[in-house]
Amino acid sequence: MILELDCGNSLIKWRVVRRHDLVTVAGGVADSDQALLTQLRASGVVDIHYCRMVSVRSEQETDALRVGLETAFPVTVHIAAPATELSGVVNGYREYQRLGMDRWLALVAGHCLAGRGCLVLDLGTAVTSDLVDAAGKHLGGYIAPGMPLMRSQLRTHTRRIRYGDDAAHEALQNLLPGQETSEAVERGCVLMLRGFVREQIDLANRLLGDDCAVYLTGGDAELVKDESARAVVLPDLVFLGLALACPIE
Ligand SMILES: Nc1ncnc2c1ncn2[C@@H]1O[C@H](COP(=O)(O)OP(=O)(O)O)[C@@H](O)[C@H]1O
Ligand SMILES: CC(C)(COP(=O)(O)O)[C@@H](O)C(=O)NCCC(=O)O
Ligand SMILES: [K+]
Repeated sequence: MILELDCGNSLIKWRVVRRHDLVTVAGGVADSDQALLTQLRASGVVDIHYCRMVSVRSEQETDALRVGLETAFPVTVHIAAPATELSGVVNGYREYQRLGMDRWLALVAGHCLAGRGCLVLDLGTAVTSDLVDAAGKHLGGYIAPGMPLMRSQLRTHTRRIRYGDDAAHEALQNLLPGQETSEAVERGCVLMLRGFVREQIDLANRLLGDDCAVYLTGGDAELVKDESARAVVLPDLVFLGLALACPIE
């Protein structure tokens, strides 16, 4: 079995895949290292032979998680490292090490899947957009606040925007003009995301041609998928890139 981990700024996504056919046998989403270890133990998965991880957290946090995993399971954790080139895709950052590793893995996987130009949008804590041309040249991308950041900024920097998680969830049944604070904020933020996605697709059409692939990933991808009939939601895109970056030796 292979244990794969994607540590974002909000959540740790994990899954266990079979070594011979990469079929997923267990998986989950954890909001802390401790919750992750508890979930892994509860999953009952044994015989983990290989572990690979991507993290956008600080070196200290990433290392603490690596140690936690290596203490709990008899494995070495392989951590995806920045690169100038991977699977025929060339990193477009002036300083390649500064490109977020989750972005890098998702855009490499996107290009491999598409076999042509592609736009990769990752909607998590931040929303990121990356453009790759047909030849595998990463043109660069954009970073904007995602739902969790927009929401918390509005809550922390105003006096009267206050509502709970249940109200937030209820508010997204539709996107009509909000008639209470939770609806107004939640729907407003989703419309911001959708506008961003539309802009990115327009830009990708101009820079990559309108036959380019459009891939959506990240926890909030479903909120924007109706923006384009061409957009494909691929929840596992970062994991696909992780397998390319850290193949089993
Ligand atoms: N099972 C889930 N548990 C918690 N949050 C989820 C889940 N599925 C989707 N989400 C949403 O995903 C977002 C976080 O996305 P994610 O891609 O995990 O972010 P990051 O990579 O920055 O940690 C949150 O806004 C949350 O609303
Ligand atoms: C942009 C990000 C914060 C996105 O993180 P996420 O929303 O997936 O948690 C992350 O990819 C990151 O820290 N990037 C480094 C800066 C950059 O890519 O330029
Ligand atoms: K993201």
